[in-house]
Formats: sequence, C-alpha cells, structure tokens
Amino acid sequence: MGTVFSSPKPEPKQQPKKKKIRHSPQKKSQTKKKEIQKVSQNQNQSQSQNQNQNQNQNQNRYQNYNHRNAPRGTTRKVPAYPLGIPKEMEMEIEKEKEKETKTETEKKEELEEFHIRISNLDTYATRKQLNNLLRRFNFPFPITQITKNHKTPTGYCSVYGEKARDLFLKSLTGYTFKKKQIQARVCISKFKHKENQRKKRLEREDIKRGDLKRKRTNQNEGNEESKPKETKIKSINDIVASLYEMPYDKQLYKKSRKLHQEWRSLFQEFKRTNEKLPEWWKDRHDITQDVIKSPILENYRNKCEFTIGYNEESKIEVGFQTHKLEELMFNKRRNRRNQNRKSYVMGVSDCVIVTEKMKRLVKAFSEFLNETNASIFNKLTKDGFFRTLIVRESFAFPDQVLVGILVAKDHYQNDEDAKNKELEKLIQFWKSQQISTLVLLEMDKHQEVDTNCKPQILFGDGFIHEKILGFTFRISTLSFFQTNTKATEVLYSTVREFATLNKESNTAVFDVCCGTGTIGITCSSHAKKIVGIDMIKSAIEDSKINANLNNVQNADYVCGKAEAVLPSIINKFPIQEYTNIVAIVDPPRSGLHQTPCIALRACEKIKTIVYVSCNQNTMMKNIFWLTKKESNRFVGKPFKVIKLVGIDTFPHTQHLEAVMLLKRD
Ligand SMILES: C[S@@+](CC[C@H](N)C(=O)[O-])C[C@H]1O[C@@H](n2cnc3c(N)ncnc32)[C@H](O)[C@@H]1O
Repeated sequence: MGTVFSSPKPEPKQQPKKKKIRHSPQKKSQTKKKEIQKVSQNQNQSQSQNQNQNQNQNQNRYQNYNHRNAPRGTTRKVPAYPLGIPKEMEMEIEKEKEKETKTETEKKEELEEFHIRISNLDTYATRKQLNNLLRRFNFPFPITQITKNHKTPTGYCSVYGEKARDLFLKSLTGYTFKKKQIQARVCISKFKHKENQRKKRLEREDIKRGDLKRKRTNQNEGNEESKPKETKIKSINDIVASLYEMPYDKQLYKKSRKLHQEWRSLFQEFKRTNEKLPEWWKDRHDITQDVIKSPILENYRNKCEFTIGYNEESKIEVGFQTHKLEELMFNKRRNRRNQNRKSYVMGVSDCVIVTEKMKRLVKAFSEFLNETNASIFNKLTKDGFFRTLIVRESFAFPDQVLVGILVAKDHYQNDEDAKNKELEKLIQFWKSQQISTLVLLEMDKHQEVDTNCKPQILFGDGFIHEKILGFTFRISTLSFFQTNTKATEVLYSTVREFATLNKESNTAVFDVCCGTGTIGITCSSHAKKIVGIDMIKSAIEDSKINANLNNVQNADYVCGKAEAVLPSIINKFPIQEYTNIVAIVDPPRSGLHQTPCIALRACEKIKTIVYVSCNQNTMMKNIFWLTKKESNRFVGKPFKVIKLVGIDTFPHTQHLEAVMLLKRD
C-alpha cells in the first residue's frame, strides 16, 4: 500500500472520537435533524463526486477504499494515499528527486576529484576500520578500494575539491593508527593511469603506422577534418633512411637514448616482479654504454629487396614501396578512384643506403620492364607477373652479384610458352648487366613471404661469397646475412670480446639461430666446439658449407626450432668434457620464444650468454626470462646483466644492433 509522502493535496484527517454526552429528548430531536441534514448534504456531495468520476480516477480510488478489507492486525489509520500515490504525483515526486540528486552530482562535478592513497597501514587493518577512522575525522569520503601488496594493505578513496584534499592529507598524514603512522598522498586512479597509458600507446602506434589506424576510425565516424591525407614523401630516404638529414652524432645519441629506454623498461619490469632487487641488479640501472659507430655511413647495404610496381607517372618503376599494403587497401575502400591505384613505388637513385652498383642495376631493370611492357604484379588485385627484385652484392669479391626475381606462381598457369619467352628475355637482359648469378623465385600470389620457396637458378651458381674478419662465407638468395658488411665486423668482434673465448680454454659455443653460421665460424678458432642451430634447412646447409670453406673442423649443425631442439641437444651434449659453455643467441627481428631461454638457463654449465638482437624490445623480454629470480618455472640460477652495447649497423635508419653480456657464477 502507498507510503505517506508530503503532498500538495489536503490529507483526509481522522476525526477525533466525540465524547458521549447525554442530551435531553428536545436536544436529541434537534441533533437528529442536524444529522439528517448532514447526510443529505453528503449525498449531494457524493453525487457531484460521481459526476467528476471520469475526470479524476485517483480520487475515485481513494473514495472506494474499504477499511474492512485491510489485513487483520494492522492499525486502521487512513493513509494519505491508501491505494498508492496518484500517477501524476509520482511523476512530480520523481522529478523533484532527480533535481535533488542532479544538484548533488553537479556539485561533485564542479569540484575536482582527487584520488588519495593511504599507505603504511597495519597488516590487519580492514576497510571497515579505515572507514571508521575517516568518520572520526568527519570525512564523508568512504574507502573505495583496499589492496594488499606484500601483505601490507593500502586504502584508496576519492576526495572532492582542493580544500577537502588539503584538509584530508593534513589530518591523515602522520596520524598514528594501530601503532603505525599513516601516510596519505594524492595518486593517479587506476582508470586514469590506464587511460593515460592507452593514449600513449596510441600515440606510439600512430607514429609507427603513420596515423593509419586512428585516421581510419575517424573517417568511419565521418569526421571530415580528420580524414586521412596522403603522406607527402619528398625523397625515397624518407621511407628507408628517415634519419638521413640528422647529423650522424645526433643519430647515435638518439639511438643510445632509445637503447637506454628499453633497458629502463626492463629494469622497471624486473623491479615490479622481483620482491627484492638483488645487489648486482641495483647498481645496473645505468648499464647502457654509447653506441659504436658504423665504419661506413652511406651506400652500405649488401642486400636490398626492391618492389616492382608503378610510379607517380604510371610508369613501371623498381624501388621501394611508398605506402604500406594496408594503406593502399584502405584508400581503395575509401575512394573508388583509388581502386586501380598502382603508384606506390619510388625509384632509388637518391637513396643514401643503396650502393651505386645496385642503383645502376635497378635503373636498367626498370627501363627493361618499361620497354618490354612487362606484366607487373598488382598487390591489390593480385594479378601480374613480376613482383620483387632481390640484389645481393659482395664487397670482398666485386664481380659477384646475385639477382633474384620474385614472380607470381600462377600467372602463366596455362601458357608455358609465354612464360618461357618472358624468362628468356629476362636472362638475356641480366646477362648483359654482368651479374654473376640469376635466380627465379616463384611465390603464391596471396603470400607475402614464403620461407619454403625453392629458388630456380637461371644462370650462375646461385650464390655469392663475402668475407668477414678473414673468414669467407657463401651466401645464397634467401639465407640470412648481415646487411652492413663493415659494421658486421665490429659486431662480431664485440661478440667475440664479450664471450672472452681463448684458444687454450676448453669452451663449447652454442650458436643459437646461427643462420649461415657466421658468428660460430668467426669464433671457431677460439673455441673447442661449435654447435649451430637454425630452423631453416638451407641456412644449415650453408653453415656446413661455410664451415668446410673455412676449414672449420669443430662445428656441428642442427636444423630445427631452437625452442624444440635446444633442451634435447643440451641433455645429450657431453657437458662434462668442457670447462665452460657459452651460448650466443642471435634471434630474428620478430624475436624468439621464451623456451630456448628457459632451456639455456636450466643448463647449469652455461655460464655466459651473449645476446645479439636488432629488436631491442623483444630482446629485453627474453632477457627477462634469463634474469628473473629462481622459481618452479625458471629452473637454474638467474643470469646477471654485465654489459649492453649498441652497434650502429644501420646508419640513417631507426634500427640498431645491440649486444648484451649475461653471466652467472
Ligand atoms: C638474425 S638471423 C641470425 C643469423 C646469424 N646469427 C648471423 O648473424 O648471420 C636469425 C636466424 O634465426 C633463424 N630462426 C628464426 N627463428 C628461429 C627459431 N625459432 N629457431 C631457430 N632458428 C630460428 C632464422 O632462420 C635466421 O637464420
């Protein structure tokens, strides 16, 4: 039944019981007359009420209320609105209530919200006790959260307004609660912290992807102003050598800062996840040293992959792609005009990192393609034949140049003659360019990268040779080889130095992700045994050939994923025969799974790890598995980070090769 609310309408009051007074018969007749008059009046009233029945249903409900129907035991008071509050009134009351709450929230909104962190509490302090304490101070701000990190609770609450904040902090800081002096300070709320982090991440992603993703969402929202604009590329260097306008010293400084930042983030992570920072770690917060210069700054790349496409003038061009594929597709979706867009390639004539020989070859090849009106692969429509040109050249043997042509596999599916004619023309052209070998790579049109693709040698040997630190290496089309030969010599000598190998010591070296076996082979004369591991079969074959080429007798190679084969290799390895075991890890840019790191750590005999990486972010993640404190998951003593150094193998670009030395007792 309806509750009693204050209402604008007069409440029907219960009439007080009249005392029985004995009247004389004359008076009785008079009172009877008066009663009859009242009844007649009431009847008249009820008639008029009946007339208004349709107009006011709620009133009618009230009049029809029968007290006899009320449940037994209830006091028979007449409620203000016995059949519930009239609907119209309910609306009004709700409106008023809303107004009240609105003003309260508005008041709160006007005042700035401050998140307060109450720490240094007693181990057994509860939220209820803290709330009682706040009530004692007459603070109307309840504790919103209480967390327990390392058994000591921390309370959080929100305070509105600067005055309230100051008073709150003043009264609580230093207050002795359960024999402990409370500390209160303003902090960033979890939500705000997450929001800030999200914004920062978005900004970073924007910089990486050229604002693509955010622009796309803005465009979907129909925001005219923020519609993506075509990024203006002045020169090819803007794409592949974005630091080319910066003085080299500044470039080195920028890279060392970046390395330092990556190191700091690892340091923070380590601090967060390890209860107690070990002594050795504490004084290594500043571990990064300067970045070592590259001995060669321009025209240094020994390998380039050039895209075959169209330039702004709709002519066939061989060079670097100006837009990412997703960017091209996005434009296609956005604008019908871009549906047949082809111009995404820029020539390399001004490129600072490409060698003069390569520039000459690239120019000649694009002229050839234009003359023969060759079929060019369109990345959007997935049709056409010529896709990519790969050039590898040797600095040690200048007459050796390898050219690889990547084509779409099924383009000439039903017309072998046309394909042979095309290839014949191609062979003739490349023979005229005095290259040493030409290789054809056929790849599925839907695939961007195919590691299982088998190169077909069209002429020559299908490989070239290069020298590093006096060792000769055979390099085939797809095998990995550092792109800056001169800087690689600096890199490998740093690795050798970090590994402290010497001829007399009885040391075994695990070359994890060995590629063509270069690092292991350059260390072979200073170690008793080399074990190379790589997942690509051709890389292992190249490693074996390279070992033979350099007369290295003490090297063995295993093909397989490091995470899969490393534990069994370590188990089978006659560790007792060696006094020292060094692992050199050089994973691909995408990083490595944590399993090989865990396996390396579990092998107690491995005392030194030299970690080489061009992706410092993933490097720091992997280092984390090696340095984390001992637990059920991480068997074996943790490694200590001793040195971290950068080697600028990619001048004028954002990239850097880093070498880290880790040791344990
Ligand atoms: C950066 S290269 C290192 C090559 C070599 N250390 C050098 O400097 O010439 C990375 C190599 O790791 C290999 N690789 C990538 N993922 C691997 C994995 N999970 N297990 C073993 N090798 C892997 C690749 O095949 C590639 O040859």
